[in-house]
Amino acid sequence: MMEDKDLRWFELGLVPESYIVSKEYRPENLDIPFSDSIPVIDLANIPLEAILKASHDFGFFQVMNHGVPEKTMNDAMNVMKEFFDMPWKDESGIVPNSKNWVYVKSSNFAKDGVHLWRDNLKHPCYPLQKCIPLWPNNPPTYQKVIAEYVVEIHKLSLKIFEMILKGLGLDPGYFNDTSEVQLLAANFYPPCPDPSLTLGSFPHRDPSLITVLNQANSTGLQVLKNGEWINVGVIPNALVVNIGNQLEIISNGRLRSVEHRVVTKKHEGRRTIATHVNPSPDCIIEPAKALVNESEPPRYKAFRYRDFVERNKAFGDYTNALQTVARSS
Ligand SMILES: O=C(O)CCC(=O)C(=O)O
Ligand SMILES: [Fe+2]
Repeated sequence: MMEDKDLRWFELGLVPESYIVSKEYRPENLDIPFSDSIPVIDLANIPLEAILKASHDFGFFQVMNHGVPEKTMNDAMNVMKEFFDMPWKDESGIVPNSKNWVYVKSSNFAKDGVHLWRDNLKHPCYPLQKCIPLWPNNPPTYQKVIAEYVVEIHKLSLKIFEMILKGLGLDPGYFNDTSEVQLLAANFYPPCPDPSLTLGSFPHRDPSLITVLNQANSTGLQVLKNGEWINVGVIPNALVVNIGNQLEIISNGRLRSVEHRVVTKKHEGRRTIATHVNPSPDCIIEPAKALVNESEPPRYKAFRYRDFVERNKAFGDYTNALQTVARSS
């Protein structure tokens, strides 16, 4: 038995009051069946139609035969586990941003007075070579392992974009140079004594083109479908893909950016790596010209992605710090 002083913030045996989310956000029903989950798509079949349909109906799908080696996925997850399990001496919990990464330990960060049931690490990934040396260097293999992971995820995202562009009838070069993996967000959601009171992540839509999520065979992610939360099931070695706001706009609403949240579980933790594939900061985002006409007028106004990010604090409370590298490129 560990002594009290060694207990981590989630090991207190009860939910501290500051972690109890307001009633409107509390997960009411944690026994939702897994049967009606998001579509699972085999990328080996060049499934243009299936991707478009899932992106429209759910905004989410899982991909198999995605080309990201299993070892790369597992290595990345293992190095993240080591990172999150390190004892942190810095009791502020929020590591200064001089290195362009932001580590937010749940116990030290409350948004509007409420703590989420998770520890979170975020850093920019673009331009990759410039970013790598600024990432955490403990565990010592972090930079190498995560760089390999980001390169593979980028390849996958290009594959998915190619299919989406073909499916929508857009120029295959539409995303040339404007669709990098720009932000990585890793999470550790520990087991929680009372999941009905807490959340791992508030309901939100992603400010990306697409997000690729490695959920390491754990559950907890829920997607809003027809006003009800549905669970995202576990498919071994699959990756979860979701459509972000920016792609919804480019597609003039044909693909949808859908609300999702993370619920906690009593006996299991959840570890995830989300890679947000975002437009370049100077990119102008607007409905693709080829998709608008008199009968389908543009449903969104044009804007510069950088302005969107700044205005909406799209990368969370540390958006400015996280943007610095990309900005100085
Ligand atoms: O960790 C998860 O399961 C979800 C993460 C997520 O929604 C995000 O990073 O935008
Ligand atoms: Fe998200």
